[in-house]
Amino acid sequence: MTDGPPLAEAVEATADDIATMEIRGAATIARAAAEAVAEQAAETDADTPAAFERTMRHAGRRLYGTRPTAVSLPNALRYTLGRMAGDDVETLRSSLLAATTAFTDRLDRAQRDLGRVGANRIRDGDTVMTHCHSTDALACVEAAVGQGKEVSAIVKETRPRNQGHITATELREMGVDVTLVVDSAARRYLDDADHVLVGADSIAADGGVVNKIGTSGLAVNARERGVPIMVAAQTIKLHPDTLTGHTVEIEMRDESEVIADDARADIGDIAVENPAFDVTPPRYVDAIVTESGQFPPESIVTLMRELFGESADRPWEEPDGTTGSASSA
Ligand SMILES: O=P(O)(O)OC[C@H]1O[C@H](OP(=O)(O)O)[C@H](O)[C@@H]1O
Repeated sequence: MTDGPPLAEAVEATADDIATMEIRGAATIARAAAEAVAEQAAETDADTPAAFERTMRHAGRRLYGTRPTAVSLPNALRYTLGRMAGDDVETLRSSLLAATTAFTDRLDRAQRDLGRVGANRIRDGDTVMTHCHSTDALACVEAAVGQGKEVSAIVKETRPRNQGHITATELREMGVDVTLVVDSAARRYLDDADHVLVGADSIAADGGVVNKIGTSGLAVNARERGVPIMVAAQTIKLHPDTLTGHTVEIEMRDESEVIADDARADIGDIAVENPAFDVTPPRYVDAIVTESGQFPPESIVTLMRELFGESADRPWEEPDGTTGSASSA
């Protein structure tokens, strides 16, 4: 929980859904956060500009605190709350509503453009190996299929939450031939793959790719087998804090996602760890595909600087550094 004025039901519900992964996937999380910001802006009955801004920042902190790894969430808050401007409540409100609409339009456009860029890497008859479920990665396949190319997929199930099942379903809906494999079968099937195609939750300034746990092992194996690794990531996945040397926090999720409580009790006293993401070093990545073109990972820092400057603002924080609680307001 965060300190500050009461929040719209939509913000609380969206924050809970992101934390429990009812809403998941970096781009989908960003869209949901922007829509929640819009709901808060529409509903807040603050009667002074200062009270309105405080409520909006509080909503931003509530959303920001849900999951730590996907930078699309803070970047959505940067884009929307960063454009809150005006001297009265109605102007502040309309600035936010315009910003949230612009942001969600931009998300749609970015994914479509990225898909077209990524599709150029896929040839007729190619097979892609996927990990987890990424709407950015699937946009590339969808665009390739739309160009009349025949594409097949080897889909890793992606323990512990089996998000590969979502990927398999969506690829089938596109008419792609799908073979589902357990994660540990990936190396065996790499010989049948022309690309490893994954998404990203965050991209670091050095080109390191933060994505679902298991991506880095897959990338190392793919390099060893000579299969190129393509990362589909809209520019909202670029992590501006890494420009100043900060590392990306890796989310540790509940141990019960790995093993059910009763099965664990049967085994006895064991430790269980459940990191949700890992970092693939840039040397294992062949291309990062964005809506602005494809980049070798080492050059992504140039794009990051163009978009964010040398450091990133945090418009959900109180300008005076307080927590935003009533006593400190
Ligand atoms: O933005 P899009 O491409 O949809 O997804 C990007 C990434 O978000 C997901 O994380 P989670 O399932 O929320 O933990 C996966 O790691 C996926 O590769």
